[in-house]
Amino acid sequence: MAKKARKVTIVGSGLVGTACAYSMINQSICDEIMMIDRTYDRAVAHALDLSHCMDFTQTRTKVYAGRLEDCRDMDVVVLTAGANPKPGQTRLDVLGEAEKITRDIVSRIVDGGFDGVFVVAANPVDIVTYIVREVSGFPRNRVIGTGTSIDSARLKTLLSEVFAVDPRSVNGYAMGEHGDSQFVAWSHVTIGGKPLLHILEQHKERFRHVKLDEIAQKTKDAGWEIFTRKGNTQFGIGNALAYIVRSILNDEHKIIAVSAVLEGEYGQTGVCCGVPAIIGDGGIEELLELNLTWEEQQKFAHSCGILKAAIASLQL
Ligand SMILES: NC(=O)C1=CN([C@@H]2O[C@H](COP(=O)(O)OP(=O)(O)OC[C@H]3O[C@@H](n4cnc5c(N)ncnc54)[C@H](O)[C@@H]3O)[C@@H](O)[C@H]2O)C=CC1
Ligand SMILES: CC(=O)C(=O)O
Repeated sequence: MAKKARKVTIVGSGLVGTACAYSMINQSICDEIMMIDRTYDRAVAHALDLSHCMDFTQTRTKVYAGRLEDCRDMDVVVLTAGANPKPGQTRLDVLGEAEKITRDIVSRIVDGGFDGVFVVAANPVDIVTYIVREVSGFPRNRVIGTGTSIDSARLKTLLSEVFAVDPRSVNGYAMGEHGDSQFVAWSHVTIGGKPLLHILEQHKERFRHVKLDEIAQKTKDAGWEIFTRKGNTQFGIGNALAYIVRSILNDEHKIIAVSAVLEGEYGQTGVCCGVPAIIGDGGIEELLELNLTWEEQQKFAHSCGILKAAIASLQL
């Protein structure tokens, strides 16, 4: 019986796009990957290089270069083409350039007949996700930003070191902007199913050195810590993208902190930001509305306010 090939396009064959492709190949996430770049030869070269992985992987993933107009049959388009902030800039500082690039790319992909799910990593990711939704006209479930998925992974890694447990035994989310106004929803962080705040209360002496504000700050600064040393981040986000795409293609219903268009959730509309959501073959199957504390609600509203101000500056 013929099986339908699972096809993914990656727009932007730079560090993030190629890390994502490499991760998907090694995890056998899809059958075909089409690499696209403004510099066509770069996409061709990476496609060739990646296709030589195949003798050493579990399954074959066909990798080739293509163009924006060729995305009609794709299940997922991953957007990594964008501008990187320079030292001293925030992610929001590259919005002008990101807006131009994103508008052009998305309109050409949609005009070419693409009707699948967009997964966005390009920064500032929450605003770029918003732009993709506006330009594509797709329903909100089919436009997903990586949001605070990477920040949540960074949080779990930090907590796993403090509490000497596997990061996958930690559950919890950084929420809001993938940027400086993000916050950790401490009221919903659990370790082995036990609320972190209860653990700290029960074992005051043992964990008196644990400072939640410092961990939240380190979570927020983790990207910059890498950036100042090597000028980019790629592997964590490459895996985050692959994880989201896998949950879509396999209809896994993983709960991931992604950037989603809010339509009344958490009292917010007209903005995209990081919230936990169930990801399946329809894209965002459901947004989870956590019962945040009053202080967390204030932080969420503050983060949305910053993103809304940036959205107001767009040409849309
Ligand atoms: N959301 C997140 O957590 C993260 C987001 N990023 C963002 O991902 C984006 C990509 O980062 P890198 O891969 O490190 O940058 P990069 O500069 O290595 O790659 C970007 C690629 O996009 C291509 N490109 C630019 N404009 C294009 C267009 N109009 N059409 C097709 N291709 C185009 C460039 O030629 C380049 O090959 C940046 O916006 C960066 O800030 C990076 C890391 C984490
Ligand atoms: C670059 C970026 O957004 C990050 O690694 O967090």
